Amino acid sequence: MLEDDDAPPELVDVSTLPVEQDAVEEPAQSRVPITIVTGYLGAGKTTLLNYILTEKHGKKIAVIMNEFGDSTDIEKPLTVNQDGQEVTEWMEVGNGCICCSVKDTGVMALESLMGRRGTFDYILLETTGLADPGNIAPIFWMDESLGSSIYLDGIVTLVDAKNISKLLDEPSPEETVHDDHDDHRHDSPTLSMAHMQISHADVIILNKADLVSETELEAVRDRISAINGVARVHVTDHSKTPQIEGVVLDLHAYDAVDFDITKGHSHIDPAISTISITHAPISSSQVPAVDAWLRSVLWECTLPNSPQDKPPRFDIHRLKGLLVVPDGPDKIIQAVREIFEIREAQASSESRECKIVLIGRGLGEAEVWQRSFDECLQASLE
Ligand SMILES: Nc1nc2c(ncn2[C@@H]2O[C@H](COP(=O)(O)OP(=O)(O)OP(=O)(O)O)[C@@H](O)[C@H]2O)c(=O)[nH]1
Ligand SMILES: [Zn+2]
Repeated sequence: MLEDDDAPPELVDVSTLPVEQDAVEEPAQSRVPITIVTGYLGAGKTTLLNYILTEKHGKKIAVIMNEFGDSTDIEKPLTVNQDGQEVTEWMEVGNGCICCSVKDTGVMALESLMGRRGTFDYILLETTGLADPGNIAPIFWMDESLGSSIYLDGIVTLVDAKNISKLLDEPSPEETVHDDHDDHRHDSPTLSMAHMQISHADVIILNKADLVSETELEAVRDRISAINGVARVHVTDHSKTPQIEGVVLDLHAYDAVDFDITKGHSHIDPAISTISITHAPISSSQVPAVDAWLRSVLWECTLPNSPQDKPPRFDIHRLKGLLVVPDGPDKIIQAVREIFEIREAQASSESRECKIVLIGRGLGEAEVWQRSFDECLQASLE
């Protein structure tokens, strides 16, 4: 078939379609979205949550606060907001950081929350200022029962415009480029938590703009885009985003394919950067080659066909991709650390090329990545 954007969609005679069986699985639409709100201590997370809860948006939002406490078994407030009326209940999330607790008690807490479905249609989770969102995000893909009732809508990171530069400049205690791949990597702090929270963000709220000059604000903005070139950045005072839907809620960051990379500034932050690679549309028979390339890069931290003399030592925090596949459904790639998935795109993309964006540490030059990717796809044809 010729590739033609203007070709009319093929008409299907609905009378000949098989009648759909009663789905055993719950339909995707009935899953409840969760937005994770992260950001360093005092960046304005609670201020944002309060702002959202008092604004009109027609949603009933369950809020889970995971304030960092040092006493054992503190109870956590759960607030459901409906028509400006708040009902606060108490919910136990367990002690310690959310990344650990979500895996055990936190999963149970979310499950018990889901037992009261219908009382809310959105979940907002505020992590502690010290939590690494890279540990939280994949839970919603990995935990089957949770994943069938909740989907991750996006990660929103609050940044304190006044303090962020200092936080990013803090020397990392350890200088190895990539450490072991266990699920407690945050225990060996190779990077500042501020880097982690920015690199995993789908949206960055650059808050406390009132405390800095225009020039300082621009410098911070550049720095942030250098670390994460794909996240949308909104500048705010007291976390007051221009709107809520599409900015904080309903981001669809893990099922959408639109991403623009902020150009330039690629070497401002020495620790983490964003690079992107592109490729002409591929055939569906080449998708396994992409899968193999991703496994090598994300699981083995090995770039296929990289220069023998100086293979890059890297660590990828976040990766998104779109594969344009003319002879099959387009594919979306989503990865957080080593967890990744290649999924069918909901709709065929307007894009005419495949694109992969990587955010991580020690990535080096984009050309090396581009070459590696090209060579793997080329080899898959031979
Ligand atoms: N000047 C100024 N102060 C702000 C702004 N946003 C929040 N604050 C203040 O900063 C303090 C911390 O805000 P929170 O919303 O509690 O921050 P947080 O991220 O929830 O903090 P933790 O939960 O302790 O990590 C509060 O006193 C807020 O009133 C802002 O844009 N400008
Ligand atoms: Zn932990």
